[in-house]
Amino acid sequence: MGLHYLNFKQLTLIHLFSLFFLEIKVKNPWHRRQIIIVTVIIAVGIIIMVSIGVVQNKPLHQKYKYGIVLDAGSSHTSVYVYEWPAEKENNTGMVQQKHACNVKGKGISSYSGTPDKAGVSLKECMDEAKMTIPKHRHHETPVYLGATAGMRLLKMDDDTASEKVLKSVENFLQTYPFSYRGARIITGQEEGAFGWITVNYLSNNFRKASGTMGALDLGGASTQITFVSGKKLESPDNSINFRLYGNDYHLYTHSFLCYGKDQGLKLSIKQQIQSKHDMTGNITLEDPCFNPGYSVIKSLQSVFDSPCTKVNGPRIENYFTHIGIGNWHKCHKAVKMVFNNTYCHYSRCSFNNVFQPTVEGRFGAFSAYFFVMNFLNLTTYSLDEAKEKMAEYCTTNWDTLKKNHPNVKEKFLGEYCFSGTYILTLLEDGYKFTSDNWKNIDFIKKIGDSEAGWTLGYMLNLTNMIPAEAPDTPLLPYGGYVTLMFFLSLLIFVCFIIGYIFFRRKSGAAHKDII
Ligand SMILES: O=c1[nH]cnc2c1ncn2[C@@H]1O[C@H](COP(=O)(O)OP(=O)(O)O)[C@@H](O)[C@H]1O
Ligand SMILES: [Ca+2]
Repeated sequence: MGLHYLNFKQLTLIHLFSLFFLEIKVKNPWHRRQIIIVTVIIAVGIIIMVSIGVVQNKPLHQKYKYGIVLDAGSSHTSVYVYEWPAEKENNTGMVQQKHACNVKGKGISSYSGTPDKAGVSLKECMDEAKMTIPKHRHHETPVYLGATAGMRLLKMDDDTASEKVLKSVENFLQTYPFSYRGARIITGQEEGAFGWITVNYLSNNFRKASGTMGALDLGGASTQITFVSGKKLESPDNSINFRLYGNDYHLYTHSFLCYGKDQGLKLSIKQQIQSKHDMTGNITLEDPCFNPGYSVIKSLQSVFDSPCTKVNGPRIENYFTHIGIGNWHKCHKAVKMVFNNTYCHYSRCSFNNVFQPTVEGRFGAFSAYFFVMNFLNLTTYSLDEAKEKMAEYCTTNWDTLKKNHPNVKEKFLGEYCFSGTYILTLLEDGYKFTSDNWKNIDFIKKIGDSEAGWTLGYMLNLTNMIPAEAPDTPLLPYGGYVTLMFFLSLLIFVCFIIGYIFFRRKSGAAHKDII
């Protein structure tokens, strides 16, 4: 039908052109020159018309905007610089990480005794951010600092100290030419929800029919699980609703304070010490989660100094010898003890009487999940294979490990047997992942160039870059528009050529007839 119609239209055009040219030729002896002039004028007209159309609709020269978010974690602070094209800030997937910087030293909560030094510790990374962003954009670049579980714990322990630390970083950040937008402790809910927004924004899931993916974040002091659940949520604390790009999302989220991997280790050591020792006299802890040959003298205070492990009574001044015996099965048993599965007041729980529906769909597991699983080469294995590999890793001699990994920080290296076991136990015995749905977990660090974490989602939310309703988009993308214009003008031009050829033949015949 279409082809038939086009042919008919072409023929009609050709017929009209031929009549027009024929008339010129018959009536005017200067026909050849006139035909050429008319053709050239029409061709030039088309070119000018197309050029104006293209130039008029061309997107203006890309201008970029920037934003800075500081992730003040329990173990360290990272500074992220994000960048996005100015005219497209409400489109999904447009904001990208431009630069990241790890602040030297520990997290800001470690400055509780010397709060004045917390701010200036950020200097190197903030100077880098200043260099990364073009000067004329500085004044309009927002800066946010969000502190997570390390500061939540400090606040519980010493409210004044946490306020002083926040004031110190606030005063310091205000010395920069950016637009300072606050430094605060974010809630566990926010940490979980913004991590979920980040991974789904970066994966472009908000505009796809394929659905969203859940977010698993393992920090040092807390851990978060967030996913869309079709089930009725039995506890309001675990429910968050969003309307993004015209779709409603009902999220389940929970943040477990004290269940990040550093606090988890303290819980496990405390549990093991208390089950075998009365805390007086010399303590030797034979820990199955540390490699054979590992032997380090540690202060009891380093274990009991946190609100997660605090015990009533006199200050603990003793030391203990932490010895590794490298036995994965015993380690697994010991780690399970830190998750309380004995009672649940809801229809279903993860652990510690926290409501959680069955996990659904795919999950992105980032932060320490990735660091640990990547180091142990476990990111592509099944749950059972991962357990076997862990058993092998845990029995490896400490000296052999150090020799094989001379560039890995000893603290991390010594803890990987515990950390790997902790992750498998948290996912299986805590969140109730099974051998079947284990493959739905992707251990990820970045999506594209941007790191997975709560910071991007936090900024997108505070700068209103995720609209509730889908923004209107042009019918055709710019590239498609230019291509269409090009082919249409080519078609018109070809019609003229065909018309001309047709006319020449016809007029030749007419000329003969006249003779
Ligand atoms: O290279 C690594 N290997 C193992 N663990 C790492 C590595 N880099 C960072 N981590 C761990 O990742 C975790 C990051 O936690 P973060 O500082 O974000 O705490 P939070 O989110 O609980 O406040 C810490 O436990 C830190 O030790
Ligand atoms: Ca974190």
